[in-house]
Amino acid sequence: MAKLLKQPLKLALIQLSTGADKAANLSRARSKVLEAVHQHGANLVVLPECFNSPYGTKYFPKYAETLLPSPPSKDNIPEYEESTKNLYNTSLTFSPTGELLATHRKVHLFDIDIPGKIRFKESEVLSPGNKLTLVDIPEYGKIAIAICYDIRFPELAMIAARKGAFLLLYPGAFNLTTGALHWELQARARAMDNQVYVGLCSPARDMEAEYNAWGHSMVVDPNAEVLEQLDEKEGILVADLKEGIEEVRKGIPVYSQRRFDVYPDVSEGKVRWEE
Ligand SMILES: O=C(O)CCC(=O)C(=O)O
Repeated sequence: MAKLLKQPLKLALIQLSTGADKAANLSRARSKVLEAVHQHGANLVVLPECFNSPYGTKYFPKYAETLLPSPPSKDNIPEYEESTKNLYNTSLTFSPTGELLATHRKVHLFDIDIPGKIRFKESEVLSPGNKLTLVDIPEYGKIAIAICYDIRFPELAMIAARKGAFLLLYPGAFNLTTGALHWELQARARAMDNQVYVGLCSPARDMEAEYNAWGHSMVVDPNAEVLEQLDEKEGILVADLKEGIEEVRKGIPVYSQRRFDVYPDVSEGKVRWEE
């Protein structure tokens, strides 16, 4: 059987310090992407959720970008769609030559209310996406993209993995409450359930900001072990993704032990994909 990850891949997650100055955010992101590629030899580079903007519903309309006809910036941003006047939380995937390969709009909006700790309601300003996103990178294989709160819905991960993804990537911005509780747990759980690599890319923590991101960008391997992890400060995480998925699946063969005669396969039936 063909390997899911066709050759070793150097993955860089940029835990960016962001602030109120959009142009400064973009130029800092640019210099970190160049550093990841030229100094660390990264083949695939990820920026955090909404990296061009402070994280907060009141900021998204002002910082949003309109994508068509030509995308003005890279990776995960608030997006404004002119025809519908909708705003989305959107992650863009580009080839090294700048070709737009995929657009993932966050499917599950971050609406939570933990009394005394944190209330956040993305749906006050954002609209949800309505499809899953799998990107085929011919040299390496398939990767799945979803955004932050999307990680809490294991169906997305499971469907993508069953469709052949070797890596699940989540630009994200957990906070000090749910980050401490669930950030690593979610990453390791998605990796364990699906025996794939998982990457979570956060902004750096800024205690002066209204929203304090958890940081701790991490890459988890198909055995659900943390391969690399940053602390809360700005930094570039570089992880070498090698073969190993097939070996893990051979050792713990849940992939061939599923009982679809007892319960349905969530990857079958009605699943909406990137067109
Ligand atoms: O799921 C969480 O706890 C945090 C999610 C989040 O911060 C987001 O979706 O932006």
